[in-house]
Amino acid sequence: MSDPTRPIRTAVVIPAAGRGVRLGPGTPKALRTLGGTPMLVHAVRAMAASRAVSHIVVVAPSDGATEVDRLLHEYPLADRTELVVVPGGQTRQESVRLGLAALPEGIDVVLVHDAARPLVPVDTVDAVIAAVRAGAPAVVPALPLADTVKQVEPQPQGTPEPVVGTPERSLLRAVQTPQGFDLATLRKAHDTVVEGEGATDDAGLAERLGVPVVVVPGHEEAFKVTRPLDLVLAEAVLARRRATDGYV
Ligand SMILES: Nc1ccn([C@@H]2O[C@H](COP(=O)(O)OP(=O)(O)OP(=O)(O)O)[C@@H](O)[C@H]2O)c(=O)n1
Ligand SMILES: C[C@](O)(CO)[C@H](O)COP(=O)(O)O
Repeated sequence: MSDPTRPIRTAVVIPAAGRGVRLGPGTPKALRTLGGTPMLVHAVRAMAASRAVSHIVVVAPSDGATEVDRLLHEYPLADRTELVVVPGGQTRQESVRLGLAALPEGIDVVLVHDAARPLVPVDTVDAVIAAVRAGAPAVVPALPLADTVKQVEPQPQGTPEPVVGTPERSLLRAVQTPQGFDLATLRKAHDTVVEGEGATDDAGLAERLGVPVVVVPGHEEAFKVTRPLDLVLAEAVLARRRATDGYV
């Protein structure tokens, strides 16, 4: 029988094993610097800033886990947070699954957070954790869209794509990370849904099992560094924080 007096334990898996092809050639994306500090270090600090987080598993490029481990130990965290680094996989889904396998016993709530979203504010992290702790099995932070969205019929490159519809924008949300889950729910989703079924986020795997997913407000600064212009924005946000908030 579970002990209702045992504190809820929350861990984070940070997939950081991607190459960053859309950012262009160079160092793997998570290790590129923002304001002189690797993007991954910003992401780890963003998670460790939540007092609820006791464990962090970083999923590193499979050929670079030892170097990533060494690098992260150059940037110590508060004593309350344990950090481990494991090698990742060929896809984000595989990397997250490998991260989940490395969690210690006794974790109740897990967040999955892209290393590529290094500037998510701690209030967003805490809002996701609070919603899971309040009983939601799957929680995503998200924002309304600023652009109108068209559904198209894909064509070979160079051929204009016919529009087949315009979804009602007020019903759409752009989803961010960290996404939060009851650990048993996320493990089951990763064990059940096979790779290649089109889920581009962890909540998408849970949805395929019929698990209800709820949205909490995301944050503009939780954007994903995907293309070169995102790096320009990230540098600007970081510079503003350093000038006004004493952010390191
Ligand atoms: N095999 C992979 C692929 C992606 N990721 C991680 O998943 C997050 C979100 O992925 P994305 O931003 O798409 O990163 P990349 O896959 O690196 O980008 P690209 O598609 O441009 O190569 C990133 O933190 C990335 O490191 C991962 O851990 N393992
Ligand atoms: C998980 C995610 O960041 C939510 O928006 C996104 O789906 C990752 O997608 P990508 O194709 O790996 O960039």
